[in-house]
Amino acid sequence: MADKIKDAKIIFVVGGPGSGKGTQCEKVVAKYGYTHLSSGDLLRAEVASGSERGKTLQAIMQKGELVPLDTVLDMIKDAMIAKAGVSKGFLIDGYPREVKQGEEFEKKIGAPCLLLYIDAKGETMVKRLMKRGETSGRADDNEETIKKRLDLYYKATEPVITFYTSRGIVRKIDSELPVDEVFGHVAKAIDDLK
Ligand SMILES: Nc1nc2c(ncn2[C@@H]2O[C@H](COP(=O)(O)OP(=O)(O)OP(=O)(O)O)[C@@H](O)[C@H]2O)c(=O)[nH]1
Ligand SMILES: O=c1ccn([C@@H]2O[C@H](COP(=O)(O)OP(=O)(O)O)[C@@H](O)[C@H]2O)c(=O)[nH]1
Ligand SMILES: [Mg+2]
Repeated sequence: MADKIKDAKIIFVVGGPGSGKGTQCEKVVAKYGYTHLSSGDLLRAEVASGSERGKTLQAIMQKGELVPLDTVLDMIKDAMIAKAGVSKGFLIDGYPREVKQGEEFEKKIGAPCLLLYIDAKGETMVKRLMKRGETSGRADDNEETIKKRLDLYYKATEPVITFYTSRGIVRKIDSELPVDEVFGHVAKAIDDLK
């Protein structure tokens, strides 16, 4: 499996809850045809399936806590295998959430060539998520859980950015700008890979 995806680019997309990761990934898919894998979406699909495992996951996500590392990694790995050989690039959205997750991913799958750090202010993220919560139907888009997700982001996920910065693959993207301007910077970072 590691063989088959060897030539595909792996891009981690990291940023706080509501920073705009999913929004930017959709635009990358449209322009570059990369495969978009959102760890949160994969988990929500498992919840929606109604499986026993999904019930356990739902309880964790509703509290804004982190699902065990192996569960998420297995899901990402399966989704990547399904596309191995046909995808020239993978956007791994919302992952890694903590340094250990990144290390395990590299052991089992491969190394990222780029980390897109989608950066918005805390108050901006809260505002966007409260707005999204009006229509998203996401059980975690409520004030209490948003606060927990944000706290956990600063505590567990920001160190991920420091870790990969020392490797020289981080591109920080200001996502306070309008969506299309943000995408201009995202596209530049991807074009610079070639
Ligand atoms: N003004 C503005 N709004 C944005 C931008 N990017 C995303 N949004 C809005 O912010 C909300 C959250 O965006 P998402 O792309 O879902 O954010 P995310 O980072 O994937 O969030 P999680 O799935 O919660 O991690 C959405 O309702 C978007 O419409 C942006 O660049 N500017
Ligand atoms: O690698 C992951 C990705 C997501 N989650 C869980 O899924 C939720 C939603 O994640 P998503 O990336 O969709 O949204 P965010 O929290 O970034 O707004 C998180 O709060 C976590 O409970 C997790 O545990 N591990
Ligand atoms: Mg998202």
